[in-house]
Amino acid sequence: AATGARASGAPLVRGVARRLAARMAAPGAAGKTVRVGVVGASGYTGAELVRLLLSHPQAEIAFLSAERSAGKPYAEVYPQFAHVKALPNLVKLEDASYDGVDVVFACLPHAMSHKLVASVPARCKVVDLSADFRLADIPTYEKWYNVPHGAPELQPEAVYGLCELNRAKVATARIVANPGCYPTAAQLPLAPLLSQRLILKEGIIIDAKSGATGAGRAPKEGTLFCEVADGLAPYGIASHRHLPEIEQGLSLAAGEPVMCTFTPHLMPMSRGIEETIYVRTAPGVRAAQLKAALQAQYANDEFVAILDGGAVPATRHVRGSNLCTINVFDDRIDGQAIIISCIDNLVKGASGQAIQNMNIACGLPEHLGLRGAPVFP
Ligand SMILES: NC(=O)C1=CN([C@@H]2O[C@H](COP(=O)(O)OP(=O)(O)OC[C@H]3O[C@@H](n4cnc5c(N)ncnc54)[C@H](OP(=O)(O)O)[C@@H]3O)[C@@H](O)[C@H]2O)C=CC1
Ligand SMILES: CC(=O)N[C@@H](CCC(=O)OP(=O)(O)O)C(=O)O
Repeated sequence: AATGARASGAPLVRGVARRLAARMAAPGAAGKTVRVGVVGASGYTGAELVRLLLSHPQAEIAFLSAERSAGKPYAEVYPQFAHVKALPNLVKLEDASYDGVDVVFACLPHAMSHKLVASVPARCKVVDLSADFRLADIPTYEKWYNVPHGAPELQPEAVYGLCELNRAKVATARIVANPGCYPTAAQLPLAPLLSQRLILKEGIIIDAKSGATGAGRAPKEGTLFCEVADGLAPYGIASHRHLPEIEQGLSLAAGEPVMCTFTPHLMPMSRGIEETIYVRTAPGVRAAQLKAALQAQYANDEFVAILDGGAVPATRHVRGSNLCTINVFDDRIDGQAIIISCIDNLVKGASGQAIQNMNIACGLPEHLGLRGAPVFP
């Protein structure tokens, strides 16, 4: 049959066309391997990227960069990878080669990604895990981060990578601004409810708790054992830098400015974010209707789970996974509802969502490398 088909010429032409199309398609399409570089690989989000990429069937690590840890084998910095023989050693950023690299993950502290992204070859896609490209309005960024924006000319190109709600734009993006952890857990439930006018834009209160990995691996006083263990402390009260990011997303969804109250807390745990969100409902709307709207919104999204019945989202049930679990409850006070939203800050709140964004931007199935179940108990 093959010879007969060849004789007619058609399949041969189709084969050539397929090969040409594959060459022109996004990296990753048609089974091609995506080569990635991780800048800031010695930090917590970098290590989480490496962990997840190891089970990604179409990704290959091209380089891992670091600053203080440059020159070391990766398993010396992170012995949990001692069994993986093929990992490259950590190199200084200036010694990293972009040859053959399709995607760069930027895991640098805030205010350092602008310069990096501007220096990456234009043929590479970038997923930036810092906040440097998340705020579309440059004066807002400069006010909340208290630094000048280092690449204002690139800001209009950046797409906010909240995958489930911005998939179409991520698919064609070169620069993806990976959302913050608290804003991810807040926007996934709130944005659809605001855009459907099921909740009021006034009076939204987000009471959030995070594990200490949210603050990164670089040593600082606030994450010393004695500061975190055996207690719970609010911080950034009415002033946390995630407020403008949350309000940007909620305002876009509502079609009008939304302000909210957001209080993060540091919990004595390594990973996880739990948000208890108080909302005022539109007249006559009960929790069941909010829940039904979220179930419909995320019916085809495997990483957002609206829990059944009265199941309560908890950080221990998302630990190590790319899941966001949500449930909605009626308050005793009429016209109010309580939403609970949980993620792992290092996965859906950072590196998992970053890989999800890479998959979307490279035309790969969105779930690749991300189907690992949470680690519980
Ligand atoms: N941790 C979390 O849960 C989340 C973090 N983020 C954001 O992701 C980014 C990375 O966070 P995280 O991994 O936690 O941070 P870490 O502090 O754990 O890691 C920072 C990384 O940047 C490197 N680095 C620091 N300074 C320089 C420099 N001058 N030149 C080159 N490399 C440098 C560090 O290298 P070395 O240590 O070798 O000096 C390290 O690899 C941050 O912007 C953070 O806000 C986003 C969502 C969640
Ligand atoms: C516990 C803790 O310190 N958390 C960090 C947020 C981490 C995060 O996701 O935010 P970015 O990506 O914007 O850094 C904080 O409050 O600044």
